[in-house]
Amino acid sequence: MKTTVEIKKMGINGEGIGYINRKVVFVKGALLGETVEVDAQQYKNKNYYFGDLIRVVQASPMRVKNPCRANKECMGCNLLHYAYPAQLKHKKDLIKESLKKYTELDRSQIKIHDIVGMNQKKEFLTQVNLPIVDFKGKVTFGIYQRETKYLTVMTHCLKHHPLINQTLLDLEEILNNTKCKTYNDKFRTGLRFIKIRVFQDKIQLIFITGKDGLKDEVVAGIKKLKYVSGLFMSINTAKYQDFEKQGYKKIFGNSKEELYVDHQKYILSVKSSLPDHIEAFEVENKIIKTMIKESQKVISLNCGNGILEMNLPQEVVAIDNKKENIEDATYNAKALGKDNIRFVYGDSLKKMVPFAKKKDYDTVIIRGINRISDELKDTLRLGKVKTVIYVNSSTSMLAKDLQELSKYYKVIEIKAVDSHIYQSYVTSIVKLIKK
Ligand SMILES: C[S@@+](CC[C@H](N)C(=O)[O-])C[C@H]1O[C@@H](n2cnc3c(N)ncnc32)[C@H](O)[C@@H]1O
Repeated sequence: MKTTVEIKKMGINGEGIGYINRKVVFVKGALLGETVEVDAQQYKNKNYYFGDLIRVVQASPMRVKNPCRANKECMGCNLLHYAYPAQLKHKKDLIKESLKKYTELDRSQIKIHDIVGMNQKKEFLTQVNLPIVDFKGKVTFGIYQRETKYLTVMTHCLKHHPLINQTLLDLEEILNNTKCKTYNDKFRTGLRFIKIRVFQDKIQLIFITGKDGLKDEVVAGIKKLKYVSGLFMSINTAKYQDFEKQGYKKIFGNSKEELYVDHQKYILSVKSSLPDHIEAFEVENKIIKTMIKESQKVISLNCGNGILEMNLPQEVVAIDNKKENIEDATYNAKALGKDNIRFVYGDSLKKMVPFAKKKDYDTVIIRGINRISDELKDTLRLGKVKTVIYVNSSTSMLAKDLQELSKYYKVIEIKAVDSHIYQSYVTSIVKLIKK
């Protein structure tokens, strides 16, 4: 059915929401305040419509030209056509809407700050992890879209650091010139995945391959790329895609690289966690730091590379279940003379328990999880932790967890950072205090 719709609000996936005969219609690509012409379908047994956008009749003043060449096929970023200030407002609204929908919290009692925007809105992404694929008879790199077999070639993404796109194009040439094949499930040979990580003006490369590994000509071609400082590979013919479980074999170059955060140098090994967006990481760390001024001692869960924790003045115990993270963090803390921090290798939940029972560990930082487990809730409820700093990038998951935590903790404030530019995610940092 073709009809005209006025967009009354924005949905959690960045779609415009309007009404047809009092029933909701979701319109991808439409913006708040716009009048759009749509082709609407109501799916069986559903009480709402999906509208394919035919034409924008009355455009929002916040509509901008989509700056990405790949976006039409990629669909990875759903807010590219929205002016940046409007994106930030939309994300603040998402937080408020989620709290309204999933919690019984008195929102007037919670300080929800404006979203902190990023200066670097292009070319910021420091790492990618891409399948090696065939596209029109050529070996290249791309992602398959959710719920479809549709492939997006990823050599021109506007968010990638320029060296990543350069590497993808150079590798495409090397792999095709040397007649490489993509992974064949049956024979378990060929190239599977590429990981590319940027350190300043250097690239670290990791290939995941079938049992035939990497050809000598490929290695020789990569050696000629002056910006590649380290090449690693891992043969993996298993069905599971957790490639990090296996070791990486160094083929040439540096085993460790230098990462700069807030002008401070850290040394990271190839398996250590690298922040995707350094500016966002710096901003998040600053916010967390300001939220724990009063603390005596801090427990930090899923600490990753430990860079936040190394910059806290308090006594800290920081836990992560990735060995390389803890090894690097321990090394960096020692090199920086930080003796107020102890890095612990293991499962955060198990390792935190003895500390959470002590009165002097009064703050817990929770990051790197989708939802708070029942065990963690119990540990917090029964323990002596007064302040919780909870970080989550999904507004709905966050709100559901806050509803649970609010049985024992008062939600004080939410400061969020736009670390997922152009996407309907926002990294919320929440301060809670025991009731
Ligand atoms: C997304 S990273 C976040 C790292 C860091 N907090 C940051 O913001 O940069 C998630 C981290 O959680 C760690 N992790 C995941 N599950 C864990 C668990 N059950 N116990 C300890 N660490 C865990 C991973 O090793 C990884 O370093």
